[in-house]
Amino acid sequence: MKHNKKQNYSVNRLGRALINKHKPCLIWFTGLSGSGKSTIANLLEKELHKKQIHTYTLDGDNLRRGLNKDLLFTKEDRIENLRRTAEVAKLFIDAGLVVIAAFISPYNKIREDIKAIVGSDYYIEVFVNTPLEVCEQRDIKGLYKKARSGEIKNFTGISSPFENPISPTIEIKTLKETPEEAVSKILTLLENKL
Ligand SMILES: Nc1ncnc2c1ncn2[C@@H]1O[C@H](COP(=O)(O)OS(=O)(=O)O)[C@@H](OP(=O)(O)O)[C@H]1O
Ligand SMILES: Nc1ncnc2c1ncn2[C@@H]1O[C@H](COP(=O)(O)OP(=O)(O)O)[C@@H](O)[C@H]1O
Repeated sequence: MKHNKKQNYSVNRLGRALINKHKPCLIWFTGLSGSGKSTIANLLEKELHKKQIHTYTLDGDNLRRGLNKDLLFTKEDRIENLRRTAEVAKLFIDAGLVVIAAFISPYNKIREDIKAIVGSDYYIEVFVNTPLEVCEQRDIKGLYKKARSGEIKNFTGISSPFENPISPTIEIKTLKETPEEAVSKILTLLENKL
């Protein structure tokens, strides 16, 4: 493969951060389906918006309707789904945004790769830790039922693995913390970062 030298442009991250009056970063939510990633991500974005912070949320379900619509749920496809998403997040970080991402992202290796793609200084990992039994009980989309009956294959937690993050920046236990408490914890961390 031919690698061209990277083309440099004069306007950079720092210049954009000065205009935006805040730094960019990626807040990456990982957890089982139904664990609470989108609920907390949505509330976090609303709070950041109130503070005039420029945000954009990338959501697994949504990206799989467009950019990643060719991908399924094999290990290989999940890795490609997340690699592409991390590259998009990197571009949005370059553009100066606080990027919020909500993806199951079940493997430690791929989470390490995401961190390497965007740069460890910009990466905040939030593990939404909800026991499988609780996610299955919630079953807000009816997917666990279909996974149990075999109608859906490779379903995370049932027929496909989820590796608990080894050292997340923040862990949210949704059985003990409300979405509001989770967001407050994340905002406290961001105070020194943005
Ligand atoms: N087999 C299987 N396993 C897991 N999830 C499935 C599957 N099939 C469909 N869905 C729906 O897809 C959403 C997860 O997509 P992600 O892109 O976040 O997954 S991954 O990070 O690539 O593992 C997930 O959304 P969330 O419930 O919001 O997590 C499901 O709605
Ligand atoms: N403490 C909590 N934090 C987040 N979600 C919670 C909590 N307690 C209950 N829930 C509920 O759990 C469900 C989580 O769904 P969702 O946010 O779509 O999960 P995911 O995006 O991880 O698939 C929602 O119906 C939400 O109201």
